[in-house]
Amino acid sequence: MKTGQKIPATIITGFLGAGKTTLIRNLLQNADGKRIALIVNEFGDMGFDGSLVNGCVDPGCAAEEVVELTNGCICCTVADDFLPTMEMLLAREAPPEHIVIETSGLALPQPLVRAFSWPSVKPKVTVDGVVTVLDAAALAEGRVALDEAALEAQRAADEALDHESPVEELFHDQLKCADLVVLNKADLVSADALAEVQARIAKDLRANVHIVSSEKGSLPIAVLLGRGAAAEDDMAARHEHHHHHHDEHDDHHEEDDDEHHHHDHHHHDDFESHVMTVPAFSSLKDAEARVLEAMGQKGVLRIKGAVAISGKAAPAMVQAVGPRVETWFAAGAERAGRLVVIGLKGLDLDAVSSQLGLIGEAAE
Ligand SMILES: Nc1nc2c(ncn2[C@@H]2O[C@H](COP(=O)(O)OP(=O)(O)OP(=O)(O)O)[C@@H](O)[C@H]2O)c(=O)[nH]1
Repeated sequence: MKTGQKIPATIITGFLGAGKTTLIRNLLQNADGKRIALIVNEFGDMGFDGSLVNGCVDPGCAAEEVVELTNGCICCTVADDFLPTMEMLLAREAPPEHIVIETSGLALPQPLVRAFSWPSVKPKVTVDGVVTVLDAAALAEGRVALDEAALEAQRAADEALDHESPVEELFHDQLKCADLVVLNKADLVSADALAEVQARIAKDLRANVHIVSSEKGSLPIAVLLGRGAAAEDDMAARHEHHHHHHDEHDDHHEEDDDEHHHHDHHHHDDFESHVMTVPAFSSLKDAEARVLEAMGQKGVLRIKGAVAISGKAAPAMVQAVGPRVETWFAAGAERAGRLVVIGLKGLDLDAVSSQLGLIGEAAE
């Protein structure tokens, strides 16, 4: 990364089935050699977008890296899922030139944009723009998504979401945060219907936010990327109805109904994360045992990354959350030997690194 230059990140939001994945697929195929990392925020077991994630063997696809966030609600898991993922991308020798993040069909963009103000991310990345993808056909019929029942099912399946907010409020929040609105599936509606929807949507947007229509999300990369919105510095204007309540963080905001104060909602300094270089482990079992021990240190919430196992060509991926440590070999994964440790501020990094560092001495 050039010094002083932030990596732009584009957030693609929109309800289930609006065409986000289709749009991203298009974008990646027309990326003109730009190194793009894709972060997908999906509901783990529903796996809507698995095909894309696994499908990037496509030689035309520019995705350098596809990372799936495992938890449905970015707002609730920012510290132990989103931030480490970002930090891992930023720690690469050749960091991506652009980061594209697809939110799941109900994850609102505001909490995600706010995450870019975290101290470890803010100096390095900026939100280039929030692109809200809409289903023109559904809107023309007076619905926010073509299959509202599926939308409700998705919502019911995610315990992290506030089930009380009407879906229209979520919709307005997606509009209010947009830097660009894509009215997709234009092929399915008449020109008149498209114009009517466009006029209706325009009323809910901030000033100077454009609406473009598309078929299959096919838009020039220059329209989608490079907007330079710096959305994270502009949260007050991106008002939100919808707001999650978290037991441990909400005490002083519980009764606060003023949307404009919500950007103070999380206590960002409560967490810290570190990228650590670790030597090779002697076996997967050994790696698991050591990581589990390190996880036992007070304040450690999460450890993830790729490590080397002596005698094995493929690096092993490590994912540890709470008492659960998973490891698996991943052929083709690069840069083995790095783990991201995330925890509460003040965690005993020395203790953690000595636990992890003891491992593969003999194997180096
Ligand atoms: N006719 C038509 N179909 C489209 C268009 N764009 C996407 N589709 C179809 O709409 C369906 C949903 O598209 P996706 O790209 O998967 O939508 P998504 O927003 O990523 O949905 P989730 O990932 O499930 O939240 C797919 O069957 C697409 O082929 C379009 O412009 N016109």
